[in-house]
Amino acid sequence: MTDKKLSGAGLRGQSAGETSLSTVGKSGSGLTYRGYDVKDLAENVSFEEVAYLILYGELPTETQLAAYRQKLKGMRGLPQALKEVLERIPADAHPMDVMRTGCSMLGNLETEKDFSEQSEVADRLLAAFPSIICYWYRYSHDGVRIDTETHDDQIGAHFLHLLHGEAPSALHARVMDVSLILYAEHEFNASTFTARVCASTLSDMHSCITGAIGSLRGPLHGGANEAAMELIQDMRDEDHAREVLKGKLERKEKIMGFGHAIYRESDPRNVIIKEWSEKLAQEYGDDRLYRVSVACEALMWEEKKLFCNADFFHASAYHFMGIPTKLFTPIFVCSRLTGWAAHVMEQRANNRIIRPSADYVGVEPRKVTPLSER
Ligand SMILES: CC(=O)SCCNC(=O)CCNC(=O)[C@H](O)C(C)(C)COP(=O)(O)OP(=O)(O)OC[C@H]1O[C@@H](n2cnc3c(N)ncnc32)[C@H](O)[C@@H]1OP(=O)(O)O
Ligand SMILES: O=C([O-])CC(=O)C(=O)O
Repeated sequence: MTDKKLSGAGLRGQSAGETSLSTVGKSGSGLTYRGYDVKDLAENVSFEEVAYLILYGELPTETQLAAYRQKLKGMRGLPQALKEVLERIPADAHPMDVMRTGCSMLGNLETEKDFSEQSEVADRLLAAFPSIICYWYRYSHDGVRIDTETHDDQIGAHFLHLLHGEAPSALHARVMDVSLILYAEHEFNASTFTARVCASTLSDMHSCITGAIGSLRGPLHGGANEAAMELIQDMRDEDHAREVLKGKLERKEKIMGFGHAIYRESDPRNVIIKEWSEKLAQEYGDDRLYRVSVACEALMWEEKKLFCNADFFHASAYHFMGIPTKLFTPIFVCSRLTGWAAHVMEQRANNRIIRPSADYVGVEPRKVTPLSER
């Protein structure tokens, strides 16, 4: 492990509370959800099992999983008032703004009246988020009012079905499932911390999640998968990729999809999504985006010892599945909702309002000069 000073700006290296939900970089590069390695989960279970694990504490039994899937399937419909709001949002709006508004509007229509309703609210959001983004997208871009209820058992397949108007292939359904697993939870990252700060005031679940969506939107966090796609899409080949990146590094520009606030050597999610991106590239029949991504990865390590985070190979993987770039970060929302909601519940269970102090660096105490003399 490279030795790096973690203290200082951005609260880096400081513990801001306890969690039993996940560990990030504990053994240098690992990621666990409630004790399970993310690699083990991505290989052996479905996203609905991971959501259940994160929200309810344990992996479900077969009966519990069947009941949970049935329950979520029954919660995919959207209220008419929400559909009307979504229909009024223009096609050139940022889809993360659509998610934020959709979540907030649902909070008006299905308000969490008591914390005893928190699990129901979380499940409802989990079921409704793909419907919200796809309803808006298909209406604003194709002029179609879609039926948001499909028979797909899995949320990832359901999302692709709503987006493309047909059930996805087994490969695409599997990759979406893995992707949702990889994005589900990540300790005290910026958006989760936003949710916890909001929860610490004893606010409602929709407010916590709406705030978290706003934090995830930025290119230094979830927005990096879209920014990574914009970076690679015009790279003609490996040589061109290296040339583009070298230029950016010389100009001291940030390369989106690289680096991490906690991991120092690698992001354990990268190797998993990278493998799936390679499989998708073969199926797609044009592996340019995969090859330039591999070239970027090598050059960034060579030049800066910076590694791909979870977002980088997600860009090519999503693209190979026909997902428009601007919908990349909303997919992250559909998954991370599980982590956010579980953190809200954990905060509520042992709450004290989050209110740190600041070191004052402003002017010395002084007297007000009357307005006429200023
Ligand atoms: C799912 C996720 O949210 S993963 C993160 C997604 N975000 C991105 O991909 C955006 C690009 N990456 C970054 O901006 C950063 O790496 C962050 C925001 C993720 C982490 O930020 P920090 O914790 O401040 O990074 P860190 O302290 O490791 O940075 C060390 C140095 O590497 C540089 N660096 C870090 N990441 C990058 C990058 N992607 N491109 C170029 N230089 C970088 C920093 O500028 C810093 O240089 P300096 O010391 O000369 O100022
Ligand atoms: O932990 C972080 O800072 C960012 C991240 O990778 C995530 O939220 O998945």
